[in-house]
Amino acid sequence: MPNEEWSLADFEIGRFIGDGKFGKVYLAREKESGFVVALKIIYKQKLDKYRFHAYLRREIEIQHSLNHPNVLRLFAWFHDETRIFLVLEYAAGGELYKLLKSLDHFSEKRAATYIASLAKALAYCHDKHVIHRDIKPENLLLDVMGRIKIADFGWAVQSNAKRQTMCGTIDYLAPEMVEKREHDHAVDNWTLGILCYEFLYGVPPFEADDQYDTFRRIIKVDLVFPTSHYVSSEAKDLISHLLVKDSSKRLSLQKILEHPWIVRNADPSG
Ligand SMILES: COc1ccc(C(=O)Nc2ccccc2)cc1NC(=O)CCSCc1cnc2[nH]ccc2c1
Repeated sequence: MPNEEWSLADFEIGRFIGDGKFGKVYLAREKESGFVVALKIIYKQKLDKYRFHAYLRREIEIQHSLNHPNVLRLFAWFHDETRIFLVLEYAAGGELYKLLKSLDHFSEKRAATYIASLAKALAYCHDKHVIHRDIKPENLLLDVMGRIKIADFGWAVQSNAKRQTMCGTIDYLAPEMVEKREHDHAVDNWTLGILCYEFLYGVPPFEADDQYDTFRRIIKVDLVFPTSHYVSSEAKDLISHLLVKDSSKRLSLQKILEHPWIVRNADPSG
């Protein structure tokens, strides 16, 4: 009877590649095929509150059904008496925000390609009634071809001091979130606007010295385009149609993909 279940014995564990709140992530190679994956090890006693088990089970079911080139894959999972193992796709290009920091800002072609890929990935997830994809730069990875992947670090990942604003940053929150009003997946459209601005300028649009100033700038939609370097008016037009306070007036994912700046600049191969 072929063994359906994976186990730790099927993998050679490689170097440590990341830290999560519930456990660590290692490079791993499946022995039979030589296929390289990211193996996330979650300690059961860390999921002490029962509901995390239910939450993780539901999330695994959802993730298992997702199969899109710009969404990091969850291939399989298994457990032993003390740990749960998630067999995840390995994105060999690493973390997007490290690339953004090293380049200071992205070209319009690179930024438009990432935004188009994210819009397609979000449209796919919304079709499958999956929302709350946390699409801030920390959750975005690149594969070996440079394609962007929503890595969805699952539950509140422990953010180490990779970015001074990273832990608990509110830069990406839409006004309805910051004002604690009800929200739907139009928040993702707002976040795409934040990301598009940050890709082109290297910093998020409402960044301020302290959180309260950021909060005020978000609810006021205090959008200013720096003149430090050239950015096309089409790019600014797209951003201005996403960073709109009334969530019903934000450009839809479909309209983003039809926007002239995207059509002219995004690489169709993603
Ligand atoms: C689909 O993805 C996930 C699905 C579920 C969970 C999760 O932990 N769920 C959870 C846990 C406990 C309680 C409830 C829910 C996490 C992820 N995804 C990641 O953790 C991404 C980084 S690990 C992979 C990876 C790949 N490729 C890389 N290249 C460089 C670094 C790197 C890192």
